[in-house]
Amino acid sequence: MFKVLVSDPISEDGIRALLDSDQVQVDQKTDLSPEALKETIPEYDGLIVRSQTKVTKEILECATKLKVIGRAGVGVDTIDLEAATEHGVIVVNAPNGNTISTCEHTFAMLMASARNIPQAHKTLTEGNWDRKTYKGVELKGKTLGIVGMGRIGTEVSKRAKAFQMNVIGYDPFLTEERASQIGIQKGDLDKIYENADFITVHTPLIKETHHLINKSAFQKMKKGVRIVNCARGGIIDETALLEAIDEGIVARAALDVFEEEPPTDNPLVGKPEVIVTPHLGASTSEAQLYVAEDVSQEILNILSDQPFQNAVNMPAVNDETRKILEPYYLLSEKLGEMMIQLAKQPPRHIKISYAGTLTDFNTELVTRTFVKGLLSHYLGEKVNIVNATHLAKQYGLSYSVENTTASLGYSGLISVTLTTDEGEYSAAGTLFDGLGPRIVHVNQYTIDIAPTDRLLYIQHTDVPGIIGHVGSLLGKHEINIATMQVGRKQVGGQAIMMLTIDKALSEEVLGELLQVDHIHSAKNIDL
Ligand SMILES: NC(=O)c1ccc[n+]([C@@H]2O[C@H](COP(=O)([O-])OP(=O)(O)OC[C@H]3O[C@@H](n4cnc5c(N)ncnc54)[C@H](O)[C@@H]3O)[C@@H](O)[C@H]2O)c1
Ligand SMILES: O=C(O)CC[C@@H](O)C(=O)O
Repeated sequence: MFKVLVSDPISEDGIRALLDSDQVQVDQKTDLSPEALKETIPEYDGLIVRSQTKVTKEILECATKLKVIGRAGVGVDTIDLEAATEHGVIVVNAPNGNTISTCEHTFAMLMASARNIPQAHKTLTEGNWDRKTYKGVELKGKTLGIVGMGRIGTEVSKRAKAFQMNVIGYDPFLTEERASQIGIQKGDLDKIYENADFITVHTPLIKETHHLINKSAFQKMKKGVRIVNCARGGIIDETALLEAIDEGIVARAALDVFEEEPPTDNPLVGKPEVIVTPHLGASTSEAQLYVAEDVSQEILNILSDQPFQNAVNMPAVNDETRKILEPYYLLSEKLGEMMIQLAKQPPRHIKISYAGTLTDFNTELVTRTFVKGLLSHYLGEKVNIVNATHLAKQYGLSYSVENTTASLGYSGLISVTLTTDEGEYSAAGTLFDGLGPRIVHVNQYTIDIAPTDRLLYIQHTDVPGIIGHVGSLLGKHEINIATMQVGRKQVGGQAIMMLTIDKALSEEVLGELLQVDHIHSAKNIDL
């Protein structure tokens, strides 16, 4: 039975799939302090949060069983992603469920700022009938600048079109073609600042977007511009915004999000030109139902080892690709385990080449599985496909991946080279129809062996009688040989022998093997 903790208020209907599952016990504890969360988190396999719970490094360090964090929303800036990845915890979000609600909230803020609705409401409820102060502006014919043309930005642009606004969108991924499909102009920040009567931001808060709208940006804007932020506090520099209002550059600002939430002593809150809401963009019954449904389903999928879509620290693989690649996961993991045991020095670099049909797919999970196999031989269970490449980096182990045409006649081939300080080790594997994974090259010798539990790897000189010596020595020690493969590059030259055996050789038996003339090395390989 898996245990899932819901630590923020989440729609109960939305988590119905989890509540009804007989594989999962759900605990809803929405008032835990960080200390209490640290104490309770070790019990849980899954955690569902909105933006209230801060999933910090310290909490993740205590989360010894945790496999997945579900963010019922888009922004994952409240989760220490690096620490989650390091601890092998998959983080999934619900990127689509609150798009429309946030877009509609943005539009409500835009219209409220055009017509001074909250200010007018306030004065009237205070007993004043003031029609002069609150004269507004029309949206029709005005220019709206949208910074960030992702899901929400795009929906906002559609609604702005319906209001007959001119829209200029800026996004590093916005092409001319897409802009013209949506019916907007593609611009850059300067074009927006120069032309926009309204500006709305819809980017994530990342290093590049922190204080994107700053003092110098405000200096370039049209006097009387109205600005909306329903994305993240910190995209707009609040100090610069305050100055820009005081200087008469910004006529109105509408903010749903703040650099510090809840805002304390924030001079923007209460300023007559500023409309504020307490991070309500996604707060509708519909959005909360959708995001809770989406993360619940993802958590169920992850806990039951089914495909999932919205991991932010893992690549998504569709069902069809997964079916094709799944057998290669086993092969690549075994290749990784084998190669780390073949290497005599610590690896510095891994080069993975994919050939044949594998080049048609996103093989990132195959790569991660290889790295997992390689690291887990020494690091054990703490390595998984979420943290494998991250851990590799921590150990100074770099990797590169390429697609090649050198499939050597196999339908799909994975070739790997490990570079160490004293030389390279290579191996390649493929899938044989009906036979499953096969290792077909080791250190440039051609062989054909299934990567089963226990292998014996011998390097020797190609002379008559070696196979017999090995066979009788293992027989003497009652070690059964299931299969044996010999690979050589030329007659009488260096050769390798790979055996599938039923039990590992003891140090003594390995020592005896090394006494045999022309045998240079012998090694148990545990897979
Ligand atoms: N107020 C709320 O309650 C609420 C609700 C949902 C989402 N959000 C926030 O809204 C924002 C947008 O969400 P979304 O679902 O549209 O995300 P999205 O990922 O679909 O879109 C974000 C877009 O920003 C673009 N971008 C990144 N850096 C940029 C830059 N420097 N300049 C211009 N564009 C840049 C990206 O290319 C992307 O297209 C996020 O910050 C999200 O957390 C807030
Ligand atoms: O949980 C919320 O209400 C906020 C969600 C929103 O900020 C998001 O990024 O999805």
